[in-house]
Amino acid sequence: MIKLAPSILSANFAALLEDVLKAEEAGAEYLHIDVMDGHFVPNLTVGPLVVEALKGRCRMCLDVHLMIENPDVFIDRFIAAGADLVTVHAEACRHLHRTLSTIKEKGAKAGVALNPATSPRLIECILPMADLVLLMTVNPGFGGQQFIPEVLPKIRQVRNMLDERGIKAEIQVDGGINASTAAAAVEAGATVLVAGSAVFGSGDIPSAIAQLRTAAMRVRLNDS
Ligand SMILES: O=C(CO)[C@@H](O)[C@H](O)COP(=O)(O)O
Ligand SMILES: [Co+2]
Repeated sequence: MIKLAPSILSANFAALLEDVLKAEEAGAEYLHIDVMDGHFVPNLTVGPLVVEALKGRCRMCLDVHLMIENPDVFIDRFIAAGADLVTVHAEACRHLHRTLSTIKEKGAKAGVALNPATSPRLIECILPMADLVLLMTVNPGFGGQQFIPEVLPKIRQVRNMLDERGIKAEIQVDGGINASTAAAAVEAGATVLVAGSAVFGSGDIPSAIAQLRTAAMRVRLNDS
């Protein structure tokens, strides 16, 4: 089953809960919250206060994507605020094993993210402890960018690495995902689709979610 993770980066922040509940009613399983610090990526977004404001208001998995330097400093605060899943960038962690262990010890699921130019070899040793591998399909920092097709072989590579080791981690793809690009990502092995502009920027959240679901399911049906 493919899971959908609308990113609030493209939501209407003046009516955030309304947008979020529309996505939930339309069947989204995760709510993707992009945290940017102006250092790891050239943009600034939200912090734990927004996670806290949404906790208990929706049933979706609160999926926090940390695009920040030194994520260790903030992990506690995001989990205390209600994050169910915390994803850190391998590029931002000096001691990735320690960081993922901390996330799990504090009671959240642990995700590890890779930029388009980063090799999956960097995370080979810690794959058994990852609940999710996030493969960026744009360079992180902004919504509304174009999907980078060169990442597709990397999705396949991570799919094989997980399958060969019998690891059940999800593969999340993030950036430029819409009803046209979703199929290729799912075909390559992605199981969780992040979509910001294609959902919250669409003007019709339920129909955008339905279109993504149809695109993803078509691949799965063709497979079986
Ligand atoms: O992490 C990021 C961007 O750095 C994403 O989660 C974006 O929010 C996805 O936006 P779209 O590409 O779907 O518009
Ligand atoms: Co993201």
